[in-house]
Amino acid sequence: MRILPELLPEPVPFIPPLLITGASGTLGRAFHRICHTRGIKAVLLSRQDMDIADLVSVEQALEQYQPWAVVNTAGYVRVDDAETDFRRCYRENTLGPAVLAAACAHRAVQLLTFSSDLVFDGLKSTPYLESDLPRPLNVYGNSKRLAERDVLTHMPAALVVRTSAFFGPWDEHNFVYHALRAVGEGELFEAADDQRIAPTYVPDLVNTSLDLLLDEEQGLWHLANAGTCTWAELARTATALAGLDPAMIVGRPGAAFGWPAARPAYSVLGSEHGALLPALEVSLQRYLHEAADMLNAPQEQIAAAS
Ligand SMILES: NC(=O)C1=CN([C@@H]2O[C@H](COP(=O)(O)OP(=O)(O)OC[C@H]3O[C@@H](n4cnc5c(N)ncnc54)[C@H](OP(=O)(O)O)[C@@H]3O)[C@@H](O)[C@H]2O)C=CC1
Ligand SMILES: Cc1cn([C@H]2C[C@H](O)[C@@H](COP(=O)(O)OP(=O)(O)O[C@H]3O[C@@H](C)C(=O)[C@@H](O)[C@H]3O)O2)c(=O)[nH]c1=O
Repeated sequence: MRILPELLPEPVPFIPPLLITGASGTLGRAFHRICHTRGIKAVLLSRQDMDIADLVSVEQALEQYQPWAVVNTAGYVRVDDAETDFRRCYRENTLGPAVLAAACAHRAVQLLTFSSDLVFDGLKSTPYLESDLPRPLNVYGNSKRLAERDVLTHMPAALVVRTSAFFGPWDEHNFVYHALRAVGEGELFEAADDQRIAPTYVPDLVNTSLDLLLDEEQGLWHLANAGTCTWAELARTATALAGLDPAMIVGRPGAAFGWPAARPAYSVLGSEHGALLPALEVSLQRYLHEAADMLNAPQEQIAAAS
């Protein structure tokens, strides 16, 4: 039998995806979710799918998926543990991004990777800008500073976003959630009142980072919500907006907590590129709306869902 050419199925064109690392993490999952909402084809990779610190593993994944860009959200975020578990911290935070940068540069694939406000020493009293000199106080901050240097050496066209103090509506791994949860259950919540930060709402960070990537922006960018507060003020504002009693937040000096890693007294991120994220209070309102179900759910239900 002869098949007429017009009856043959049209060949489906290959659309290169965005590769996102950090499948089990807060930021990786948020990127995947928002890419889906925005209609951006994306593949979310776990450590088993691609170990970012292993060049062979990275090369295999790039060959398999042929992405147009890699969004690296993988990393080691346990700031206190990093003081002793430093080999692992440098592997995930410094070696990994450097390996990705070398491989992406070789294949002309765009790269977006994340750094932190903790690269700074906190001696300033006005927002840190991209051109300010990093001088970290702890191992985690140093692993990020070295990553920035190595990534931009291997790949000057990489996009490196410094950000800080996440709060997001899709999991409980953040300070705002813990403060609201404790106060909601009638417990006092202690928070540092001598460390000033610029908190970052994860959906805002993801949307703006994606816009910068699509615009092929390069180099260092600071992204955090507009507005500053101490951790205690953040907890009080969130508590008050949620209709709870802010007097349940007890401010204490950071030193009183006995954390192994030193934190800067001031690590507010500002930007030479202008303020790209909304005001903190606006995003806190959106957080409360978006996370309402999770905040009201019993603890066991949240553990099962996350
Ligand atoms: N959380 C925050 O407040 C802030 C975070 N950042 C930065 O943002 C990024 C994302 O943070 P966040 O989402 O909170 O982190 P999470 O700890 O939630 O997620 C980290 C992810 O990285 C993965 N990972 C670690 N090492 C490797 C590796 N070698 N290969 C592949 N995957 C690996 C982990 O996988 P596994 O489960 O297998 O370990 C996990 O999925 C990090 O770079 C962090 O430093 C910056 C400022 C603030
Ligand atoms: C749990 C808890 C924390 N804190 C303080 C400790 C710390 O300074 C801050 C947040 O605690 P964490 O240990 O979650 O975060 P910490 O490790 O300090 O913060 C950071 O995470 C890394 C990954 C980053 O890159 C930074 O931008 C930053 O947000 O709040 C309190 O004051 N009270 C509390 O009950």
